[in-house]
Amino acid sequence: MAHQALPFAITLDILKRRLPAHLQEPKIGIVCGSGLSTLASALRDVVEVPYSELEGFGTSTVQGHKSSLAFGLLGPGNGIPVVAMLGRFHPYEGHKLSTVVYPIRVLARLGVRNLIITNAAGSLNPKLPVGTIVAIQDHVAIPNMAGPLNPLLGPSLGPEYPRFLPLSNAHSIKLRRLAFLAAHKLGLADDALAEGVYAWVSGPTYETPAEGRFLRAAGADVVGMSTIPEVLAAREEGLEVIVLSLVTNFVVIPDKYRSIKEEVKAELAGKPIEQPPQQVVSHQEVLNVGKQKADVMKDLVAKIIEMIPTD
Ligand SMILES: O=P(O)(O)O[C@H]1O[C@H](CO)[C@@H](O)[C@H]1O
Ligand code: HPA
Repeated sequence: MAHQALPFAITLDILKRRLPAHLQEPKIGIVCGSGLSTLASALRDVVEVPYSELEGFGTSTVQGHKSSLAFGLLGPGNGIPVVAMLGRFHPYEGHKLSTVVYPIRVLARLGVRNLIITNAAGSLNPKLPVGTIVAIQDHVAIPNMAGPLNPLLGPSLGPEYPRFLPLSNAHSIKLRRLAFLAAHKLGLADDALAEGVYAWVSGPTYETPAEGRFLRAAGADVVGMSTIPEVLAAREEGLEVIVLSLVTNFVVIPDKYRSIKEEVKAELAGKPIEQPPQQVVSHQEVLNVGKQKADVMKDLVAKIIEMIPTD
């Protein structure tokens, strides 16, 4: 889909007809990661619009991702209008990058100015155990660096869009400050919300131990297969962005490789070495942790939203 062909007018018109007036101009957006669609249960007056009704949207095919936009209100009083993406698109599903980021561009056109992106991620850092939420301070986009997988490739959307987007300020300090203040207000333990660097890989394979070691050496703390295309499009649209990664598993990086050569030699010498079980990651494990921690993530996201100044 070339930029010029993006059907914004049609999508926005459908939404306008589907939504009551008080939900038509959300100022804050949420992207729900794997197993985290229940974040939308913090909203009231909810209207869900399935992606299948929305021109330009794909369908999320990944277990743990719904395929709809949820519009609703959050917080005291009249509430703040919010839109949540229940389900995202990953390039590994076969979606074009322009489709992956299309919902973000639609959110921007609805009036969203602050975007809270969540995801499930594997930990590369022993100090970030399963269950930790990580406020992402920076990222390494391996597919951008290694090949043409940047969603901003191609003709510019218009003269108001910068051709060369700076990313040294990609992850909003303002929103990260609010996240830590929100965690404090909620009484979360100090280690419940940490800081770290996200590595974006294309997936859908999980990392080999050597790849995990490589990413760790490159300065990454967590790794996942999403989010960064959304961050880039959101920044190009001028949004403030915070990424919250839920650590759902450790990337398997043994201190040293098991030597099969030594094991066979020991076996032949009549002194078999005990063979440790081989560890592997599974999406089910990822979803289970998402389910266990969904409430903490929901409370944190809701508190951050309540603290974002309304203008
Ligand atoms: O990043 P989200 O969409 O939360 O999902 C993460 O979980 C899936 C792998 O288990 C991958 O899609 C990875 O990116
Ligand atoms: N690697 C990549 N993506 C992920 C992982 C992982 O270990 N866990 C959840 N998403």
